[in-house]
Amino acid sequence: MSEIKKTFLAFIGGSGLYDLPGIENVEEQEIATPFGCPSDKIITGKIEGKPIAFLPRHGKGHRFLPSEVNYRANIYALKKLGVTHIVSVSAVGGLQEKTAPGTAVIPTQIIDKTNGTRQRTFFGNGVVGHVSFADPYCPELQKHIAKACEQEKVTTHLGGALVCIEGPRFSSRAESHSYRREEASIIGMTAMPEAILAREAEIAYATLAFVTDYDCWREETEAVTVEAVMAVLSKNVEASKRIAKAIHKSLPMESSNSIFSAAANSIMTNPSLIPAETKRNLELLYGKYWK
Ligand SMILES: CSC[C@H]1O[C@H](OP(=O)(O)O)[C@H](O)[C@@H]1O
Ligand SMILES: Nc1ncnc2[nH]cnc12
Repeated sequence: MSEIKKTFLAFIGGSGLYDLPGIENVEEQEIATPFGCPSDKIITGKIEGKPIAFLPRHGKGHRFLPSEVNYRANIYALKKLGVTHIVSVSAVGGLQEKTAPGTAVIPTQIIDKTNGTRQRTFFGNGVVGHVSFADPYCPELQKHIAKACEQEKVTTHLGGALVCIEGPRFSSRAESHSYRREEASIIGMTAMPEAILAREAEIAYATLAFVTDYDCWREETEAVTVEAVMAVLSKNVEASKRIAKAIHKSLPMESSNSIFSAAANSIMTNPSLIPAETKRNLELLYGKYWK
């Protein structure tokens, strides 16, 4: 049986989602991490007595490219605040007819096509660890997201794979068709390494993706542009704000979740051989495993 924790839900806002209205007792927290600075100050507060946090992934004013976001600092900072669950909100392209602009998708799988230059693990520097990632998202949290989408009457698809590209450019037509042959449902630029870092940090994580375009595979539709994305984005963002509140309301005050011990037994290095600085940097995440 996994540990019972007080639920603390955070939202990571994607393109267009730079704040969450309705939070009481708002504080702006500047959190230092061993991995550098998060994308912005983290907003914390309460809604109906339950804690909530919000971090805009690209920073306020959209300053960081998908490849420049400091995913490690973002996840570490949320962990430091005591966050137990993260809902990541993302603008994505639709790769199937049914994942049409304006619909929401709660993906259950990830295909990582990023080029390997993003900092994608908390391990390294003398500590070797491997966590399971067969199911990248928390099914429990996904149920709450699906329920909230239904409540807000947004057409939603639960399931399918999100292909994450490096960007910042959009895909070529050949690439877009190849992702369709791989049976991906949606395409974005930020799912990785955010999802794996959340798992390494033992935080339950799921994505609420909102489709803004059909990328460039669909003959009847113009290839995606920022202009086309922006035209759909504001409506999607309004819906995601309502859904965020409904998810927060639906989560119980306390949670137990196998993801809270996802890194147990994943560290292969003999604790006595882990360099002191690495141990210090990772104490928050893994100190409990090398006591
Ligand atoms: C102009 S859309 C491209 C941009 O939007 C998505 O970001 P996020 O996942 O943070 O909403 C996509 O991944 C790209 O970064
Ligand atoms: N077509 C697309 N490709 C990658 N990321 C996106 N975000 C929104 N639309 C996208």
